[in-house]
Amino acid sequence: MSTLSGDTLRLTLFGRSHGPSVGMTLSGLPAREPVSLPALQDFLGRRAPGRSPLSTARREADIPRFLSGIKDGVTTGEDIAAIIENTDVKSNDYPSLTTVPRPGHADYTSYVKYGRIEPGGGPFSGRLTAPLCVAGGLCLQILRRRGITVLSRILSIGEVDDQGDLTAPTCEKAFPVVDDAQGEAMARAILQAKAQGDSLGGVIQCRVLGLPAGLGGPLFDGLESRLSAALFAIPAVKGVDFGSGFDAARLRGSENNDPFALETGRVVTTTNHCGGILGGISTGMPLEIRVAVKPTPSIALPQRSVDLKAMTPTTLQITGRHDPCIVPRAVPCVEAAAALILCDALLSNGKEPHHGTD
Ligand SMILES: Cc1cc2nc3c(=O)[nH]c(=O)nc-3n(C[C@H](O)[C@H](O)[C@H](O)COP(=O)(O)O)c2cc1C
Ligand SMILES: C=C(O[C@@H]1CC(C(=O)O)=C[C@@H](OP(=O)(O)O)[C@H]1O)C(=O)O
Repeated sequence: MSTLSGDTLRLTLFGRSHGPSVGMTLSGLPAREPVSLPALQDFLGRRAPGRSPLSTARREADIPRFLSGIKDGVTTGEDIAAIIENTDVKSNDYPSLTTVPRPGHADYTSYVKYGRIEPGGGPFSGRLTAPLCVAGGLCLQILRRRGITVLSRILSIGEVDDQGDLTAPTCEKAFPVVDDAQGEAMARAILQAKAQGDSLGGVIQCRVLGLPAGLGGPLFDGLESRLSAALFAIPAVKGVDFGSGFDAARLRGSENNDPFALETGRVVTTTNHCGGILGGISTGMPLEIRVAVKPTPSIALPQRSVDLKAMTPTTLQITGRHDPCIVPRAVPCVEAAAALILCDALLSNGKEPHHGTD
């Protein structure tokens, strides 16, 4: 089990990839919030495995069964609990992996810490993002009703970049990019890497519109701190930045500072290098997040490893059903993680401990 505690919301994820189920409990959502289960199911379908040749062939329905917290289409104010069954498990795909860790996966650290390597990655699996998306999907609906929109797209895969600005949702597209021609080039690159027994990584852009100024707090309570913690919980995420992020390190203050201006009586900034966050608190400008996802560790090419029991070097040949690129299915996971933190910040606004001068 793994728990994320916000100021108002508390999310626990549980289960393992090759166990009977994965699931979540989410506490802190107010009562009487309408929930559209069809919209939630559409959202979960964007992450679900087995829907495209660009994904793992493991096919799961990913239909959550709610045990509590939602009744007659609204939240009850109680803890929300949901379970998703695992129905397409093939643990025989992992015969030699109980003592030989896959390079790049959590097998080695699982063995060091817990003394075992579980088939399918156990609790480390990307499968745990299914219940994350249940919680985040509910939060997205709450945010949307309050005028807050979370947009996202694949910014790059391997060496292929998307083109154009992210101004409209891409979630209706099978491949969530702005420029479909670039999307086709990305899909070709993924299939080529797969044919070579290899995998690709990439970058996801997430932009949040309509967020009021004043959410978050300093230091550990900052939106950057909280968002990063949730985003890094997505397996295979290796980088998160905000606004100009790492690129800001190459700019001068005069280039990186966002000048303030007035627009119909509202304070705005004329640029947004800070990504909509100053001092951990939202400025009211769009939130700009980029998330780097590493190439899938489980690849078909032979790799060097070590038999941890015999303590002998060995060569590993991984079989099984793996995503040749995690990025397309990680896009809704990024939206879910962001929505969870922003929903917590919104529901907690004004309720947090006072951070002013003593
Ligand atoms: C949606 C999703 C799908 C994933 N699919 C695979 C996969 O098919 N094969 C694999 O080896 N890793 C996959 N991963 C990544 C591993 O779970 C991850 O690399 C591993 O748990 C180690 O964690 P780390 O990369 O964060 O260190 C996936 C991750 C996500 C979020
Ligand atoms: C099942 C999902 O993705 C899995 C994530 C995963 C991993 O190592 O993270 C490895 C694969 O597991 P298996 O070998 O059991 O097919 C993916 O299919 C899912 O996302 O729902």
